[in-house]
Amino acid sequence: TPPPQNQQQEDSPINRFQQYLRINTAHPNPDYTSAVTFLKTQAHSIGLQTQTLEFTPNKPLLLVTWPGSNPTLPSILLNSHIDSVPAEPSKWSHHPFSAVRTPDGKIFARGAQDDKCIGVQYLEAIKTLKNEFSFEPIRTVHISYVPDEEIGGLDGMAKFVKAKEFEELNVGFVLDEGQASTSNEFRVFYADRSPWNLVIRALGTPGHGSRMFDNSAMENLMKSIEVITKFRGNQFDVVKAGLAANSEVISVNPVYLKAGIPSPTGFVMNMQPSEAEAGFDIRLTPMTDLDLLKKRIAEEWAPATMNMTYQITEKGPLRDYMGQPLVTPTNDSNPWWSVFKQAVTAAGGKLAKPEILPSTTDARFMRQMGIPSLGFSPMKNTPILLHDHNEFLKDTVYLEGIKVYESIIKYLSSFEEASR
Ligand code: MET
Ligand SMILES: [Zn+2]
Ligand SMILES: [Zn+2]
Repeated sequence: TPPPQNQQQEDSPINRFQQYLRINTAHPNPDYTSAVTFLKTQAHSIGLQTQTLEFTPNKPLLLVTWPGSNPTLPSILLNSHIDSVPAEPSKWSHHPFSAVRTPDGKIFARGAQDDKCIGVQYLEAIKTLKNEFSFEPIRTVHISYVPDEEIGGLDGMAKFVKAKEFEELNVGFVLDEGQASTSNEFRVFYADRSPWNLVIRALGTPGHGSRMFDNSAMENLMKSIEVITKFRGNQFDVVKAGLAANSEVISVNPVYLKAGIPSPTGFVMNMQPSEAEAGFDIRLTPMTDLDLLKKRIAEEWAPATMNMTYQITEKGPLRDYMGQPLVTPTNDSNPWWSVFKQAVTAAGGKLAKPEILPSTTDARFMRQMGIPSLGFSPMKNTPILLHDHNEFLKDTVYLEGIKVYESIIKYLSSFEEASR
């Protein structure tokens, strides 16, 4: 549990952000109930409608709606996920669920960048537009707060996009999370890389720890890891040579190793095991040749000739319903793109060249449905700390982000021409 709070408790945008951050929605036991209660209360205080959907028991999805004057036009959907990855408090300078603001304005918390900031910024922006500027949207604006994004979204956004409740929203354009920018320009993402979880297993000859023989499970696994490491190095070399961005190559990173015969004090040291296993996080670009990579895994990374087996788990869609890569155009063919760009410019912001996101978001499920979706989290001059220790966001950056969303929501919701 986080230490007691003795920071100021006034009702302000920063304080509301801190309150949301203090709700522990980290896996493996995210407190979705408290988060939904908090967000619902905020939405109601602004005068917005809410609906809680539960496609999976105890995994609520909150839908907030600001009705537009022309409900026949496709709506705008602003998405964020409620859950976070875990945090190890002992490795943080401040408790990850205390949301402490340091004298230089940094708010430390798991989720500060990924992605609780945007969740409350959406609400703050609407609050100002609605209650201070009496702005009335033409298109309906929805906010979705979804569970389980960090574990693949199968019980969250994946179910939502297939539900009649989603169809009824008639969504024309989606904004989802992006990543922080270390420069003075905001980053925007037109595609994600998609994850494959790869597990490779080696079987081999067991034997005495002192013996030298061929074809042990460990030897086979290590040879395979060498091949994978070489592939990883080649991909990384392309990046290091400046020929591609990180997100434009395939990443493959080992995330666990499992082998050995357990003993009460650790592992048996004088036995060579007959099984060994390794897990990899692979991220594919939208253009990756899937068959080619599968062939490489079968023939080079886990060859049956070396007593290896493998399992690929695809975490979500890789192609849309037309069989096309999940990419949202950022050119004149997509009218939403120009409106979005104008809105950021009008707020005094500069946009960097659109990128592929190195990681993965729920936007892929909406792109799969053919809905144009951009990834955007208005954080500039900010180190990229998602999933890292000491994740923080500066108060000034957070507040400026609200202003940017005010402009974006105003522009998108008053844009009448485009259908989809
Ligand atoms: C496994 S789906 C994606 C989860 C998370 N957003 C990531 O990029 O790692
Ligand atoms: Zn995220
Ligand atoms: Zn994340």
